[in-house]
Amino acid sequence: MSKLTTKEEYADLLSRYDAFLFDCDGVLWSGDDLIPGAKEVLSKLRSSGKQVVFVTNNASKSRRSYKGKFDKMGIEASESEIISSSYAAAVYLKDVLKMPADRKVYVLGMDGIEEELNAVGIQYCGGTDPDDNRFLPALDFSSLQSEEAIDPSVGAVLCGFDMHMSYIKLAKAFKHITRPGAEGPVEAGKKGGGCHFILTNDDSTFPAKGGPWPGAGSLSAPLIFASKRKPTIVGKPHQPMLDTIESIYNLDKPRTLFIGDRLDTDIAFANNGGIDSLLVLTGISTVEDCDKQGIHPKYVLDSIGNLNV
Ligand SMILES: O=C(O)[C@H](O)[C@H](O)COP(=O)(O)O
Ligand SMILES: [Mg+2]
Repeated sequence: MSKLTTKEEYADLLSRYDAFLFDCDGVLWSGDDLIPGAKEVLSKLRSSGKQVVFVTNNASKSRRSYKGKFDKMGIEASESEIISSSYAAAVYLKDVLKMPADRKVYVLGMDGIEEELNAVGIQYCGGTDPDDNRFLPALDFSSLQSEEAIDPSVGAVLCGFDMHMSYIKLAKAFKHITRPGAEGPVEAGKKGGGCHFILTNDDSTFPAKGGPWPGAGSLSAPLIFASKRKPTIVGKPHQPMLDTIESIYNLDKPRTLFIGDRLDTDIAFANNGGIDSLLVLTGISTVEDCDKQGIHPKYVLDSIGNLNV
């Protein structure tokens, strides 16, 4: 692990790689505050003919709405260069799990997940539905007894970052993934039985202004604790996210660099995937965390803004 500190080291790094995979939160921005120099480095990479891909565990937005954020930040990005965990989860349900067209996904999350499920033609319920985001009278479970409330056509629960977590959503998701036969196959033309349990990502905290804040992993924890089920996790550092990227981009791994702010997602993802990694110190992890967590990047840098050489 080497800390990069000189202009020569920065220039050498940029010449070593042809593809730069960027994490977003904590690397390009913190919430809606751009990291100083990030925009300039990205345009410099592009003008030098480098490939740029954005890989974010943030499931709060779809790729389309992420493109809107990039545009607002003045950063060039095409929708196809943005691989969000909401997109990767929708692709996983569609192409890997082959979700039957007549089965629904129950969503613990926001419109980013809903938009990506829509984009691949998968039906969903829950999520931002006002009926699932209301207060329940204390210990009154009467509205959760019907098939309208706990829809047996649900064949998967998908949990991601959700700033409107509610007991109703937790209770409905819990019922879906613990019903009789829930760990069995999800079949077309049937109701009940198998129900997949998937997380977009399991980041414990979220790097934004005034942060850290509870992240997606802290929002799915109550469901895992209550159900005792082990979910499939799509986002970094887990394999489905790498599979999604590799299905789109033919990466020359020795010439690819992953840049992230979090050891247990970004750097672990790169290390698992056989890709060199660069930890920036503008987000969640610190240099001291590397030994504490036993996760070591190839390089450490204060900020991607340093690469403005
Ligand atoms: O809690 C979350 O969802 C994550 O902290 C957030 O999405 C991280 O996004 P990333 O750093 O992967 O862009
Ligand atoms: Mg990050």
